[in-house]
Amino acid sequence: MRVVEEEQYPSTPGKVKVERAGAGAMPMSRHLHRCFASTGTMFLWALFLVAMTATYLSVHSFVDTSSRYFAASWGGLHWERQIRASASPRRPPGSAEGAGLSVLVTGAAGFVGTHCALALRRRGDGVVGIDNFNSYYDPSLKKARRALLGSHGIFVVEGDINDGRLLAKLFDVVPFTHVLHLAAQAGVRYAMENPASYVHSNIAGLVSLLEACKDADPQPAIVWASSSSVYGLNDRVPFSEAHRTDRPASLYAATKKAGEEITHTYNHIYGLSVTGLRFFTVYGPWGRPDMAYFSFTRNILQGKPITVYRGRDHVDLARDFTYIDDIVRGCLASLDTAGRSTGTGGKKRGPAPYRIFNLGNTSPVTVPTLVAILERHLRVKAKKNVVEMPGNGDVPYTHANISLAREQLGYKPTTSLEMGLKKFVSENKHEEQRTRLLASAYQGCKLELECMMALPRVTNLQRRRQAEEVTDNELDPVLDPVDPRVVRRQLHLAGVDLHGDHVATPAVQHGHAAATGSISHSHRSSREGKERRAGDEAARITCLAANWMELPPHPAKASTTRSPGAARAACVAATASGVAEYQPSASMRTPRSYREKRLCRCAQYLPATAAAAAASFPCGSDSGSERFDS
Ligand SMILES: O=C(O)[C@H]1O[C@H](OP(=O)(O)OP(=O)(O)OC[C@H]2O[C@@H](n3ccc(=O)[nH]c3=O)[C@H](O)[C@@H]2O)[C@H](O)[C@@H](O)[C@H]1O
Repeated sequence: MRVVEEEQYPSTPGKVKVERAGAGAMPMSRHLHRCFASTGTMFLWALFLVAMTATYLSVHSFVDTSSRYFAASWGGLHWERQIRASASPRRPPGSAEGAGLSVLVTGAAGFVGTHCALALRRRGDGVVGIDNFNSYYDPSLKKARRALLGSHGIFVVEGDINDGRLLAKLFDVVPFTHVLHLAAQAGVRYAMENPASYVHSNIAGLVSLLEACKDADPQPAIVWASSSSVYGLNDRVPFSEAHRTDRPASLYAATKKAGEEITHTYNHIYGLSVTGLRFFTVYGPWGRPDMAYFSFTRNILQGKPITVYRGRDHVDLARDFTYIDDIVRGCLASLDTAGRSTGTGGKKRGPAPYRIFNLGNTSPVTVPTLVAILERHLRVKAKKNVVEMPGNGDVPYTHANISLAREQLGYKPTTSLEMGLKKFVSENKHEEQRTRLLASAYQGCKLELECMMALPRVTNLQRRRQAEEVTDNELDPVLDPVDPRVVRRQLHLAGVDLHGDHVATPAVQHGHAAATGSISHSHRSSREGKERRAGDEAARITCLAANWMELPPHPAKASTTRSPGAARAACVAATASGVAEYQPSASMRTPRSYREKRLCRCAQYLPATAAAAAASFPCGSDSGSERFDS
């Protein structure tokens, strides 16, 4: 019996039992069969496979992470120059308002961030933005906002505040005087769907930013966005900063409240100057599509029903809706009065200010009244579904007491919901079209540029292939940083015609018209003022491509360059379209053709030229409005 067992199962798991010599010897295949059939061996094989898979995955993720690390879209001399140019205050020396601030605005492509960055720039402060362009809502809106900021000479870094290396680098390049921290995972109800994103942005991201600020030398003063939601279940009205905030009703509110405690810690230990602003339901042009006033407007215009929540006992919900311009004034006043951080290199040298303010409108309006105002301005009746407020983190009402902000910041809201929604509605009519135009212009611009970079190479390769000097392998995208086949496919998908050596999209033709001074082309081609302005904006951005595409093919023809107006247009447009993205590409670093060299030179001198050009560009970068006034 023992002999049979020994024959069937090897005594040491994983080892094939040594074949006994003699008559009973079996063929090798049978041994193998036995070996694999034994339970112990199977177990070991399974372990081996799991170990191999784990090794593969960890190596893969390492490669993935490190390739992301190496492919980081920031860094380099050109990038640093752009950051410095954008961060430099432009107030005339000796001006009454002082030397000007240098502000890092986090969440700069967000709603409040965009408005604040523009307002700072308009009064001559230096501004650098950072935004991760996440997809909580349509990122093309964020890209359109970035294009708008770019057209005002504001550079926005694409990056996450959780990236400590990036933040350290930014503080290394620029001694920011202030940080306006607006990057956050917003939205009260979404916290039930994606709680982790709130922890990632509002807690981990905040700590990462504070770490960078406390290490910076000099330390900046920090102004950041808390929220009215921290009042949670507080039922004393109006909400005052002295009221309880220890009963949040949503995870969003809890993370904002945690932010207040966390910033206090950094103020206490490291001497960081901190001002927390409790925003009350901010609304206005370029707003967030997830918010009620915005989604209601969209649905009403599209004839779709809207859901109106109602509180317990049929009581209407109410909010202290606050117009964006009022909030911007509150933010700027907070920056101006922030007081210095006292620490250096992570060491506190003395006490620093720690402040918290309500920024509200002081006149709550019910949600049904909000809908009625929208109906009036839109001249469309809403299809309303009134439902009981689900237990989703909403609070029944908010109402700000702003005495403290009035006293210390001179904060005084001036816009009623009626007035604010009127402005929003008139802007919004053209917003979607404008966003679409800007986004497509931006895309078009990128495509044009990529294509232009690729074309000489495509033509050359085509010529050589015809002469059978070259194989398909030479078109390998791994070898070619700007793979012509990819560009062509992209262009084809985007419906762009590729005529030999020349690309002609309607957008580029439009941009070309603007670049060569015949801006009236865009005026003629549109029906009414706002559309025209949106067209001009698109033209302004796409003329970069047009202008560059028209670069003389040979230095001998360099004398036939365009008018100074066209050059200015190209510079403004180039800044707007985030040319920095092209900087890290290998072909930009090692230019091969004359055109590529020209491109490099353009990119190199762009920030300074664009800054100068922005002031004089006729399409009005300094029109005093965040809208596209020409
Ligand atoms: O001040 C804040 O701290 C927050 O303000 C904002 O939150 P809220 O005040 O909840 O604004 P918002 O979503 O516009 O809902 C408004 C009203 O419409 C009701 N509402 C909403 C959606 C809907 O479909 N129906 C509805 O009745 C809803 O029940 C509510 O009564 C910011 O989003 C948030 O990021 C944070 O900054």
